[in-house]
Amino acid sequence: MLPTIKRLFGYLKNHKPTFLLGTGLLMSAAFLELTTPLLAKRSLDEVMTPAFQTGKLNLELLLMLLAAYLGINLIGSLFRYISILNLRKMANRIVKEMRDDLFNHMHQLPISYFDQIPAGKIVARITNDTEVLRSNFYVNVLSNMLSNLISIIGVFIAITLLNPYLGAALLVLIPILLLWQRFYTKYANRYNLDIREYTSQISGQLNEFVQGMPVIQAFQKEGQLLQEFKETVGKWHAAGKKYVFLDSAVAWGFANVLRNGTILAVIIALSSLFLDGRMTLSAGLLYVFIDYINRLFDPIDGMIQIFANIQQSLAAGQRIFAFADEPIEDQSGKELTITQGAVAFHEVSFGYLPDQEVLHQITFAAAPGETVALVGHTGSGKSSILNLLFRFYDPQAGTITIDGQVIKDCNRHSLRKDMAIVLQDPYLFTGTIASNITMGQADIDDEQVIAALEKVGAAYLLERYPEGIHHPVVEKGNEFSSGERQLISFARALVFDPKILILDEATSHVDTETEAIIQKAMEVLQEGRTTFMIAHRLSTIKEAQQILVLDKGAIKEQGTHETLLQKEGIYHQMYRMQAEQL
Ligand SMILES: Nc1ncnc2c1ncn2[C@@H]1O[C@H](COP(=O)(O)OP(=O)(O)OP(=O)(O)O)[C@@H](O)[C@H]1O
Repeated sequence: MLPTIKRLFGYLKNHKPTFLLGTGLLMSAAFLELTTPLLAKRSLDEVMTPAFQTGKLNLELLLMLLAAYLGINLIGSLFRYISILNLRKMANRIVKEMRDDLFNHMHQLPISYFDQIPAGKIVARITNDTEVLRSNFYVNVLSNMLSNLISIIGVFIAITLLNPYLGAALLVLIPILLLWQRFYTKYANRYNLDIREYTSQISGQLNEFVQGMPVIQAFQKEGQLLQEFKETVGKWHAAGKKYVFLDSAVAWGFANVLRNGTILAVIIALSSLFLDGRMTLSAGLLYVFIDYINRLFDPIDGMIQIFANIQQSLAAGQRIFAFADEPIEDQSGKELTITQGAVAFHEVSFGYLPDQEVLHQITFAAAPGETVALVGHTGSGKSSILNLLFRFYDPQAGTITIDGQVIKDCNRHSLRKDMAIVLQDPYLFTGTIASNITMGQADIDDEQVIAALEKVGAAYLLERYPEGIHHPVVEKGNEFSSGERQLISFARALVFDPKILILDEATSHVDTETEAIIQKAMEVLQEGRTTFMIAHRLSTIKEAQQILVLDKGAIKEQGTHETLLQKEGIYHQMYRMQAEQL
């Protein structure tokens, strides 16, 4: 808990002047406003009461007191305005910094992290949890806590100065308030945690539904998923209802009962002391006590809410910092320089989980410029081999070398710098066709982009749009067919001119005409680079210099298309089956 608070305060470091100005002004406003009941008391006792008794109104004093009253309230309001404005601006800036930090951290995390955490939960941390901190901690807690404390302590001091017995009697409120606060915080915290958890689940489910909408609709699962979604929203609603009930009952209902009860008790106590002749009581004094007690309860209410806000902020802060503390991908190691693109796997064994090996003793070598095709049934380990080559994961045994350098000893940035990947269903980012090809790299100009598109046979795409390569891409590039997305990814790979290229099932989803274009584009792409290709259509890898046939994580056959056919083994069988299907 303490480290979280420390880290939350740590974000104030860059905003010290704003924070000090904001809180200083708020405290000054709270202090100034405490003097106004005394002005009201003077006007009642020194102007109104004598006026009733003598019929003479001391207009000068009344106007002076009124002016002071108005002036103090105006200055107080101005202080509050400037302070809140500054603190809110500061809160926005802090949350922006926090989101930048989290985003920056997120893209340095190892791929394995994203295997375990649903995307929606990560989104919830960067958006919802930081928003909780903004509104609850950096606005409510920081701005109100100090001014409320000043108000509470100030009122206690003022009442004690006016009447020490009353001041002492009011101390009874402290244990009641502490109990009240504990009760409220305990339940509010529980409901709040539920609310946050269900919010995170809702965002996770929504994310999945949006991503999987075509499958959901194709399988007509809308009803079932709607039911699941309704259940989660129902739980969120139930927790919210409990919280609202508790909040109104405890924070408002109980506060008012306690406030009115205290005022009544004070009036009774003062009246009996007055009637017994043990104290003098003026209208002004009675007013000032009632006013102060009223003023005591507003910040007390505020403090109780603040404790709940602190709990929520701590919960959000813990989640955010747990994410921020996730170890990032290690970038240490020597610089790897790929000059030729010779790749070798030597007795590599690997499992995503240490006790579940998915690759067993993989050994092969790819000469520079060679095309190596990986084939095998689904789950046989093709993608896993490429995941190791990219160092998304490290093998538990064996070594992988590129141009004779063991990649485990080299830093990942330098390794990936000269490698490119084209996925089966390429992901296009919101932006333009050009930005998807350059990936924001400023030194790649429009001419290079157009030349790359022409080389991969995708120049026809540009004729379709008046803006050419600056045609906007929205929503993962859904406007483009999967073949077109692949061509754009090919152009992306081409402008980066990698030494090693990975093509993941590049031709499994497209029509024959597009397949021909893609086949041609792949030939262009493969020129002069070592290429690893996963292809389900065996017809597309006939030209590969080497084919690795994988089965249950092991290389069962290895050779060229012709030698493997002659062998009449697994490859031959797969090839025959595919030929029969055509
Ligand atoms: N992130 C992961 N975490 C745990 N296990 C995984 C992960 N990715 C893959 N696996 C497992 O590793 C094995 C090999 O999977 P891999 O994706 O390499 O196969 P593949 O040959 O590429 O299959 P496909 O042709 O279907 O893409 C499978 O049993 C799979 O369930």
